[in-house]
Amino acid sequence: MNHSPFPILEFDPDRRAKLTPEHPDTPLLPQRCVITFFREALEELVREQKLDPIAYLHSEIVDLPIYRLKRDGEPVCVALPFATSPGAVCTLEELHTLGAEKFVVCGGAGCLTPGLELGRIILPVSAVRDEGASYHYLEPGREAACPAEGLAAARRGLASLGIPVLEGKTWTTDALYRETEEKIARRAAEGCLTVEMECAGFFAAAQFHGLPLAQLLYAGDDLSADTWDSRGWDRQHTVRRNLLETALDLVTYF
Ligand SMILES: O=P(O)(O)O[C@H]1O[C@H](CO)[C@@H](O)[C@H]1O
Ligand SMILES: O=c1cc[nH]c(=O)[nH]1
Repeated sequence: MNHSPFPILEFDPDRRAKLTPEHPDTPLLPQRCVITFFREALEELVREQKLDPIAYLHSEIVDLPIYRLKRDGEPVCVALPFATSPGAVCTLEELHTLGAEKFVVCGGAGCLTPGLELGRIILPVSAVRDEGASYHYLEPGREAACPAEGLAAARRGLASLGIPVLEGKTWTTDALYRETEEKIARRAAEGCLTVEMECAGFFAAAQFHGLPLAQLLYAGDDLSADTWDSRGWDRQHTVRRNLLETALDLVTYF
């Protein structure tokens, strides 16, 4: 392991760790898994009796439900994640331990470039690692790429479903309230379309474990002008329900 004045840059390639998620005797979850940040859309599917609860992701403060459904005759599970990059990597590793092997994540993001219309779907091909968790899974570097197998499956599936997306780079930050003018300008200049808090963590942990994963984002609030415009981004129910349905369809191509 290297030594660095900055602890976050001391990457340890040892794949073993003292603490790992607990394995059930037999896999509990289907291999195909959707991770969604759209709680109200998931709750709507529960009210429509389309989902059966099968397990929970546990934490000290909250237990998050994992559901099962059939899509195109195939079993799929769908889960709410813990937020931010450390939450994302724990979510992925725990779902994987429970039996999930292939992942489509869907969430929302802030827009860094003008003209990205509310609800536009983005397929991130890489994420700028302005967070901490990814540094425990990959050598230090500026970006984490979407795992190649996941990106290929997502492109194939989206083309076949006829869903238009914008491919691009996203900025993953740990600090929601430190998205400053200069940082926004710098990230936009390096090609980031969006900002969110999990993508680099998901990409890094998926690469570490060799798991096919892709993420879909929708263009939400707007940070490209002088003042922040929320655009009511987290109340876009139709956009969010539709994107969840797209993710459920897409994972059948994985
Ligand atoms: O739509 P969701 O994906 O909630 O996520 C975005 O919103 C949260 C911040 O408000 C972060 O988790 C960020 O990634
Ligand atoms: O992380 C995020 C998510 C949405 N909007 C932002 O500005 N940041």
